[in-house]
Amino acid sequence: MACAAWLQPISSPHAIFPSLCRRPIFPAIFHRFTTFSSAGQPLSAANRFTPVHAQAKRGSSLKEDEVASAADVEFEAPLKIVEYPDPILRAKNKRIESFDENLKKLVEEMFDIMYKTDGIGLSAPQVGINVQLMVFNPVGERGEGEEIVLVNPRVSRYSQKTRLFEEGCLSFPGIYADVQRPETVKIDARDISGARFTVNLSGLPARVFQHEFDHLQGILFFDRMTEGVLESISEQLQALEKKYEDKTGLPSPERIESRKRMKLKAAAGFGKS
Ligand SMILES: CSCC[C@H](NC=O)C(=O)N[C@@H](C)C(=O)N[C@@H](CO)C(=O)O
Ligand SMILES: [Fe+2]
Repeated sequence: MACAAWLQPISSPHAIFPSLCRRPIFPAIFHRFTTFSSAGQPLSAANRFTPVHAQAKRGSSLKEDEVASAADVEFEAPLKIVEYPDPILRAKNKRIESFDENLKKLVEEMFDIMYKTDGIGLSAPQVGINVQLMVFNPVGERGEGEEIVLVNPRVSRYSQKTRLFEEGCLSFPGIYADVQRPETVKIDARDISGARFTVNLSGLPARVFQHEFDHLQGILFFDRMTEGVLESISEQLQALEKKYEDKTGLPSPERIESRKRMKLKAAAGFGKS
């Protein structure tokens, strides 16, 4: 078997390993775990750590995602990183059903730009392609660690135990701040060839996965920060909003300042009709 033990899918055809695990080196930071919490971990309205199956059980309207057309997956190399507050980062990401050469090329290009920009993970919307695709390598160096590709991922279980970790995001250059997330996740996804698999992640791989999975839901890391942490990066966020306005000539589609005011109003009991 060519793949490191920590990433061995729980249920998967043996044949998918080469495409799931592109560079088989055993990294000590990863380990496989076998016990999970069955509960989701809702931290606040914005912090939805609820597995898809649990949402369905509660009777929420769980719609099938729209399928991406060939045009939706078209790209031009070299890829560029889309920065906050570009609305592409909040747009809906379509499900991939074509596991073709174009997809493989897109994955190659995503790894390229991820390494060039000192990333450890990257989601397709961050390069302007609104589809459910992410790549990551928690080691962050070409030729080291594991290159992971996940298509149409779903989370079936989050651990109740959470951890605080200082995250950065390629779409927010130079901004780092603490984000609380579950320590472990169980994931169902497809590999680059379209084969389904299930995998458990913990530690840094679970962190990177959840960061990228959020991107696929249009959730950005600051959505999950506490008020205090958000305040500490608010000037940097406003600088990005101004950069966007200067570059595009358009008003920023979102503003951290008005969001803060809305939260203050809500806390004071206003803003309810
Ligand atoms: C901890 S999850 C971060 C994932 C993120 N992916 C996309 O936005 C990412 O790669 N962020 C980088 C800024 C990052 O974390 N880089 C590493 C390695 O340089 C770092 O420690 O800054
Ligand atoms: Fe990010």
